[in-house]
Amino acid sequence: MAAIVRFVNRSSYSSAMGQQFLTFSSAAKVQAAGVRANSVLPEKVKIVEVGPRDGLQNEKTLVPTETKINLIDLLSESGLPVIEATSFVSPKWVPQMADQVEVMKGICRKPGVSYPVLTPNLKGFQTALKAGASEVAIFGAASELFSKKNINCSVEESLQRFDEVMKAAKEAGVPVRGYVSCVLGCPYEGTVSPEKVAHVAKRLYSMGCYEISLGDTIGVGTPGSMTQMLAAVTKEVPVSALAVHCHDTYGQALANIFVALQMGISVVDSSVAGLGGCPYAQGASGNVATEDVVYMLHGLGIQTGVDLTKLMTAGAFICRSLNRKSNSKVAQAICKL
Ligand SMILES: CC(C)(COP(=O)([O-])OP(=O)([O-])OC[C@H]1O[C@@H](n2cnc3c(N)ncnc32)[C@H](O)[C@@H]1OP(=O)([O-])[O-])[C@@H](O)C(=O)NCCC(=O)NCCSC(=O)C[C@@](C)(O)CC(=O)[O-]
Repeated sequence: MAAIVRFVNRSSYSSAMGQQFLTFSSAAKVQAAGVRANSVLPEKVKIVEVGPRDGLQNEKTLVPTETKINLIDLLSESGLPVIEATSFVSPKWVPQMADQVEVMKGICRKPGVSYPVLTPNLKGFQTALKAGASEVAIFGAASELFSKKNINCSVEESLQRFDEVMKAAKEAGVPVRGYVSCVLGCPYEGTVSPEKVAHVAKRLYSMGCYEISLGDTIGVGTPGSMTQMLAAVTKEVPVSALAVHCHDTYGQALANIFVALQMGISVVDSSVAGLGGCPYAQGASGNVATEDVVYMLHGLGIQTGVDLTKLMTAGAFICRSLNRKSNSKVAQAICKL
């Protein structure tokens, strides 16, 4: 801690903000290199940026398509390997995502970066394919009531719908990611059993999803409940095929991600500037901020391939466009330096 304070003080003498940040970040890296060597933490983590989709879907005012495209293009420059671009859902249900085709057509796709989109059913999948999507995600839930509110069907019915998407995707050679929502609690049902999460995750994995993202949709989880839930899910799905998707409503997201890393997870979803929320989960705050996740991972000596300064440029852009302060503690702290 003393070393960190020393670096902060030293950085305040430097005039260029970028230079200050670099000094600070390499210090954190040096300090942390030994931490990973002594633990079971992964060497590399894949970050799945969900800001343009999960981050913006809940915005009350329609965000101009051009802003969404600019955001994705800026994120593409930061070294993120996956940027969830939009969702092919019904515009009656989520009006903010109604410009999905224009977004997919407008973005500059950087080689090596994947731009998955959400597809709740075959109709969404077919439109996504026509719009040039080369990866999609289906999204189920471990809670019956949330499933009904979010996609208007039971969990079992949703799995049948997803099966149709999986078949079409297989035919088209499109990889599919699977989400399970409400893995640590539901806004309508309360407690969700780890066994129910494990059951839905296993079904999605058996259908052919290459990765299952476990969503703490309302951010109620703690390191304790995350550990219990992952213990159940990893009995059914290989840990290498799991990701965590944490919202930060109760300020537990980084702690929850840390225990997930200790349990072998090496894929983390997050949203630039901590934007986000689910339109069918009242009160859920934003996703954990990508800047904060990257800072923590780099501090642990874990590689992400992400350039934090470029990521913060994208965060600053979207916060300016939405006329709001970043939810990222790291962005707030660095801007004050
Ligand atoms: C699934 C449906 C469509 C069922 O909704 P429904 O009303 O049961 O569907 P339907 O088949 O009866 O169709 C109703 C109308 O929607 C149209 N429609 C039907 N499908 C589509 C489509 N794909 N694209 C465009 N239009 C579509 C369809 O053509 C019809 O149009 P109409 O004849 O009335 O003019 C609806 O409930 C829906 O779109 N839900 C999406 C809700 C959503 O996007 N929620 C947020 C994403 S999930 C999330 O954020 C959680 C996550 C993933 O981040 C992880 C976590 O944090 O937990």
